[in-house]
Amino acid sequence: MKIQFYKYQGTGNDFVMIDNRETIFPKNNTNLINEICDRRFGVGADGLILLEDSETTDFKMVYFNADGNESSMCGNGGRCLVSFAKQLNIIDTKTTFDAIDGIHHATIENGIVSLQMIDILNVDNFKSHLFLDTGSPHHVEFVSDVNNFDVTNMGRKIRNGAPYFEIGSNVNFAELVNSDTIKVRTYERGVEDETLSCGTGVTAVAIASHVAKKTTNTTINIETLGGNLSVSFENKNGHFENVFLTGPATYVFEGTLDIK
Ligand SMILES: N[C@@H](CCC[C@H](N)C(=O)O)C(=O)O
Repeated sequence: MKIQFYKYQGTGNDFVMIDNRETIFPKNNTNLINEICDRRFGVGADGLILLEDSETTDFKMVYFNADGNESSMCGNGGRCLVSFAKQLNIIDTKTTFDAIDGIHHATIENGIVSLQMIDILNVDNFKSHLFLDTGSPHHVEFVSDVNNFDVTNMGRKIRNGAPYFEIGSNVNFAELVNSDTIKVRTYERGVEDETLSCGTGVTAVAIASHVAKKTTNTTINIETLGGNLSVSFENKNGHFENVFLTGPATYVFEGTLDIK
């Protein structure tokens, strides 16, 4: 069977996109998704995303990590899917779509996608780190020299250790550049490596920086290895609402998968 795929990236977090409105893709085949995402034997990507029909919104997002398992929300993937939906003429400049963590609103203009993330009602603020769920679970640690930090090994250790173990967490290391800019590097669960950017991760860092009183700003520029993002939110007595993740989401190439 031949299936058309489209490759997208959002600040270097890259995804294989498939239009699955006719439910052609064998989504329970974990090995197949893992092979498609493999950087040597496949197309190569941090994740695979299916665009499916929704009864109540413009479309539905189904997200798989590169390991082939369906996972929780992907912020950069959601932004790329909005760009893909525009390419397919499903939407124009505004959309509402379904994802695993609920309904998302988004806008797209000149390749820049602004995606509303879930409200965040709880942030755990520990001595050495913070933990919060922005659609996916995120451990956040502030460090002094993030450029030279061993993200892969430290991230892997934290992701697999207490209290996360098998379920795991994504792990973000952040450095405050000034009151409105933060550099972030993320170890991603399900990719089991550092990625160039993580949308739910930078959202978690922006809110964590506010809770940890690193900044009072509610619009924060984020520098990742793959480019710049912006996160804005309203703080309503410790409840974070109107959380928006904004940045580029770009078509890279397309091709045909030959599925045996
Ligand atoms: N790259 C993502 C996060 C994807 C989900 C994550 N790997 C997990 O399993 O929690 C993003 O941009 O948010």
